[in-house]
Amino acid sequence: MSRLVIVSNRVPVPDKGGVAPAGGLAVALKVALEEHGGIWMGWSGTSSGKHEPAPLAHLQQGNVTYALTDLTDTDVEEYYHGFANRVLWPICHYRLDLAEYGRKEMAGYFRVNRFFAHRLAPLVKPDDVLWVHDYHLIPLAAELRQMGLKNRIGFFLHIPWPPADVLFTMPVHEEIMRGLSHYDVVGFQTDHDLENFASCLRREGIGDEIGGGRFSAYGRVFRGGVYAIGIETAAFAEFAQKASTNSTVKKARESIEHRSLIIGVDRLDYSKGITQRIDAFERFVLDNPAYRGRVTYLQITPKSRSEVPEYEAMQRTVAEQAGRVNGALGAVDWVPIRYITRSVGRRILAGLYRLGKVGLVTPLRDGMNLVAKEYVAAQDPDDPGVLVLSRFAGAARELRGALLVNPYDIEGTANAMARALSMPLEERKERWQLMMDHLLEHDVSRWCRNFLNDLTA
Ligand SMILES: O=P(O)(O)OC[C@H]1O[C@H](O[C@H]2O[C@H](CO)[C@@H](O)[C@H](O)[C@H]2O)[C@H](O)[C@@H](O)[C@@H]1O
Ligand SMILES: O=c1ccn([C@@H]2O[C@H](COP(=O)(O)OP(=O)(O)O)[C@@H](O)[C@H]2O)c(=O)[nH]1
Repeated sequence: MSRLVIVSNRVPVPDKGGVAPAGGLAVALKVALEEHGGIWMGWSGTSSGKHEPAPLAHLQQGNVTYALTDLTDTDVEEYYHGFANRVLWPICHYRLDLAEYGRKEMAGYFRVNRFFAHRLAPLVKPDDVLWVHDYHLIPLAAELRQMGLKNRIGFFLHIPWPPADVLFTMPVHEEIMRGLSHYDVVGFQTDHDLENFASCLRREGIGDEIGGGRFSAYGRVFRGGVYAIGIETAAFAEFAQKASTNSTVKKARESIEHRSLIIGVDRLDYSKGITQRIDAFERFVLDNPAYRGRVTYLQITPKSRSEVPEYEAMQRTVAEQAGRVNGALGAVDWVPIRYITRSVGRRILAGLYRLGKVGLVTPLRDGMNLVAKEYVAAQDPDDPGVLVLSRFAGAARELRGALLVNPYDIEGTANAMARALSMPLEERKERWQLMMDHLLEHDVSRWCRNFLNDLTA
């Protein structure tokens, strides 16, 4: 294959020691990049204030070049906090009520995409293959095409694609769909997302499937496919096994004592269903008094997108709720919920997942949810925990051994917690094996290969 050029809003920039931060996506794409040689371009995460951003910063790691650009304060506000995270994110997560439309933000989104295109184009050679990631950069291919680029360009959406009636509430939905038609391959996490996308094209009379996984729309033909993202399953399982000697994991194990651990790990995001989950945990304890003092619920929730008002408000809501439940249920020798808003390193996380008798992953809507897959990969094969998983996470389409729940149904989720904690070993092993076999086969390298094969076919 020719040289690979990856573009994403966030770039896992290698640290000073030259090691890219761990993370399934980063690892898989880095391997693909190293195999073919290439460029990873994106936002540096830094603002240049009011000034025009300095030229791209280049960071060379073997045959991979990281090309990073700053954005101005206005760009960050309008493109990232504004249109990407206050319009596209809520709409794609079915939250019409939270979408905040503003002409300024919409214009900023398209302007920053044009800016990315202008910075990227001079780096691209005619036979390079481009792979663009996620909702921040949908119009990028259209901008590059306008500049005359004829390269193969693929797009992968990490978040859900909503049904037509939801998408069409967005004033610029037409431009967004037109933007996607400029790619050669458009990839989604699940068959539901692809179906929704196809029905959006049909409903507007814009286009349709023409067979062989191809779509015709706006006078262009492109492939639309399902590529469920995986994790580095084998490596993650090994981290988890080795983590038992890690001092933080040891301390956690000792502090839990004789109690069963329920674990939840999510960015602080309204899509993750954290408030409903705490309600369900409270319901579970009230309905199952035998578990009072015998269970600890650890919720690790790093703050995220704090400049966006809905996220800032949520920080307060969840902290208050966890405090209220602890106050109401706790005892002098028992704190039911341990709530942490700092980010935890992946190796420690692997060890903590393994301590969890129950992994609670109950988003209201989620593109995939890698935490669900990591929880399974981290389990002890001889004594695996049980995954309680929202049916509205992309991962639910694959992880058939999980206890599937509707996160809006508080009692149902509470019942699933009770069932998970009392599940016999044989059933736990059976369910776990089913999921682990799937995850080992469908890991992140396979995801990467499948997408790139279709893009270069
Ligand atoms: O970059 P941030 O604004 O800090 O947000 C973090 C990432 O969140 C989203 O992750 C999604 O991708 C995961 C991997 O495919 C998937 O499992 C999950 O369901 C999605 O929510 C977002 O899509 C990324 O672009 C962000 O970088
Ligand atoms: O304290 C934390 C919390 C989360 N994660 C990682 O963040 C990712 C979250 O991905 P997911 O797909 O579950 O959700 P997203 O945040 O991308 O919407 C997973 O790989 C987690 O291991 C982490 O490294 N430290």
